[in-house]
Amino acid sequence: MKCSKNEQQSQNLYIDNNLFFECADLVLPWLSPPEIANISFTCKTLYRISKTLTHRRSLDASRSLEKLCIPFYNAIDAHPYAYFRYTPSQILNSSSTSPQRQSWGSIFDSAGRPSEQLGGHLSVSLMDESGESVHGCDCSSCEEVDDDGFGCPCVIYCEGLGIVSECGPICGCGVECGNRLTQRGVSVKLKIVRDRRKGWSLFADQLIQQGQFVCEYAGELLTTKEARRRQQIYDELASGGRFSSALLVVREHLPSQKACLRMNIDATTIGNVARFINHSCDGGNLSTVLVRSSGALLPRLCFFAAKDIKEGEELTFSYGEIRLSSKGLQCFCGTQCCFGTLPSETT
Ligand SMILES: C[S@@+](CC[C@H](N)C(=O)[O-])C[C@H]1O[C@@H](n2cnc3c(N)ncnc32)[C@H](O)[C@@H]1O
Repeated sequence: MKCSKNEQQSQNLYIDNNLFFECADLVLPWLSPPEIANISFTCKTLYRISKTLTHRRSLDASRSLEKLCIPFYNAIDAHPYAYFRYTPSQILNSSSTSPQRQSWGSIFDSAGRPSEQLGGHLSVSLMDESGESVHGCDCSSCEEVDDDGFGCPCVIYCEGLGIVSECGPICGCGVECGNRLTQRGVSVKLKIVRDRRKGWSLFADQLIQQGQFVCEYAGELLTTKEARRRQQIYDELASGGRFSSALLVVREHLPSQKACLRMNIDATTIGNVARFINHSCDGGNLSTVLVRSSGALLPRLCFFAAKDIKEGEELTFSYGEIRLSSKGLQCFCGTQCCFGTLPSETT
């Protein structure tokens, strides 16, 4: 059957339009909010696609990298979401050559490169004294406990701290192993709500029971030199207002109280949902635990519920010791014991 010239033209237009939509759908998710705003002015179609994309970003901060969506709610101003690149687990300092962009479902591997598969752990090859490779557990089921009360050797449980060690990259068990609780990402419902004074804040969107795992503090692992360099920049930006950094220094102490491990985790531009947890002078409702996985190079900082947390309650923890410094930002935690100033880390 022959088409008329008009029919042919409208068919071509239809194909072009479809192609246009498909391309826009592929390209736009890689753009930053200012770039999207610019593009949306060019034509009605791009305006519509940009609006849909903005809405999609506001529905899930994790960009589909967590099992549950983590939506943004803002009744305060015109920002529908906070823009940052999402990583479900810690990654090495991404150098300036690393991509500054991220689309839906694309993640960074443990070395900060974009990857299609989950990055997981920065692992090491362990040797015993005779130079033999050390393997992790080889349990048929890591949750089973034998008659003497012994179970998987990877599990170390500390009174008051909960699980501090899990199966890891050198173990025979798979990712579904029950002793990898903190490695599977966020498994409780959370939401991110804009507060007039504290900025974005993380809230429970369901009842979270005392001891339940909430999330890891994921971000870029920095050398101390790099952490100091960035902190200086962040402090300057914060003094101008309207800037929130999320660089956390974690110190693990020996019983002698001398620091033996220091980790600098920066979630400011690449991080996960934990970057929205605000400070509370009373210690908040989350406790932090350094969780080790067999064969993993470094522990991971994990948040557990320190008490039962109600649906709709803000999740908070203490950022550290309060030092009275002129640099300190004003604290709005609203607790009775509020010191008035946020703890400022001397990186
Ligand atoms: C890790 S971020 C937390 C998320 C942050 N509110 C945001 O909008 O991205 C840390 C920053 O949040 C703000 N913040 C955290 N706790 C606060 C508090 N109790 N009072 C005032 N501001 C707070 C400060 O700007 C701080 O530098």
